[in-house]
Amino acid sequence: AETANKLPNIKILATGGTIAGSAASATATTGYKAGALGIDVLINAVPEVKQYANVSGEQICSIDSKDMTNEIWLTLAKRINVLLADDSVDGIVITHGTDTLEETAYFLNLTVKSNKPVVLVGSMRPATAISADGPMNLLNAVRVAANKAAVGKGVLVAMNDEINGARDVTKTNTTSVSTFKAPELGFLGYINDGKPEFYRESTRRHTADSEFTTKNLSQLPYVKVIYGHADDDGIFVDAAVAAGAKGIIYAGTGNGSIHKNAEAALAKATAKGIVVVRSSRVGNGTVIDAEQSYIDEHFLNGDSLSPQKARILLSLALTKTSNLAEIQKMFNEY
Ligand SMILES: NC(=O)C[C@H](N)C(=O)O
Repeated sequence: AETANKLPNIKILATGGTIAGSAASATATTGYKAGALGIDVLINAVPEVKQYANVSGEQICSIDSKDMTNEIWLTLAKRINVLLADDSVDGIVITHGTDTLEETAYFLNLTVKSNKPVVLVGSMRPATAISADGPMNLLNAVRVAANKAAVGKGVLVAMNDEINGARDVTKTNTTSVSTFKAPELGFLGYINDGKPEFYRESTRRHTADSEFTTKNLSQLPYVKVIYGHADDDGIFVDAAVAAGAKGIIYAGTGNGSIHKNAEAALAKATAKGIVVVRSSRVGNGTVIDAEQSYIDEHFLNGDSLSPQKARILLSLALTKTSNLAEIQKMFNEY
């Protein structure tokens, strides 16, 4: 972008979260209001960002990310695609609550049509806390978004001095500042004393190489996640079918293993044309073919995606096709 100072132009899109959270006291780290502070307050708290980029803010919403919706994702993806199609925008930073940050990151990883950096950032302590982690995280996210090395890496998460890829990152601790990790596949790089350094990248398809688009979408197909457990009676499967689900992710107990009661209910669902994907509640490893009955009942394998990310991929897959072989191929590629 042509600007007098030659710094990259970075847009900061704010959605709320603890990074914009305000508590009654400086020692409070819970019981605060997430998303209370506007984007200008956050940017003004870190004037150092101006050494790395020309930044401007835009408020998309002001929510606790536990309340994230498909509708906000569609708004966000469409806005990002408009912004990144403009030569005067070099990268995007999104401030976001941490509870669903990994889901928004993966949704955008599949729907942003650009190689330019898109970096999500949040915090675990509210902005009003002693040792708030938000300001340094925001500065580092701008440093990553402004860095050429972040181009083409897919949507990134920059928190706690580490850079993670959208597909594999997950929140691993309910309260610690060191919560975002990719436990087995690993993070992509460090932010070493303010300098982003990449060591790895994902081999899976994303952003400019993704076939999914939000262009003419006003809503996403209805897909539910059902969590497997001992003594499952399958009633949530029946409830999802009755509610009109087009797809079901079953978070199975091991290698996508399903309680026989839930399996019987899911077999009835696939017979009605509902797409069932076996995922796992284990948190690591891939889901691969196990029982012959799962193959016979036309259940698909969720690869190494967490149930909450499998929901996103299946929703987007269903915007393109209901062919089971094609959907399985998507789970193998994204
Ligand atoms: N640390 C956080 O941001 C948690 C908050 N509940 C949110 O996701 O918005």
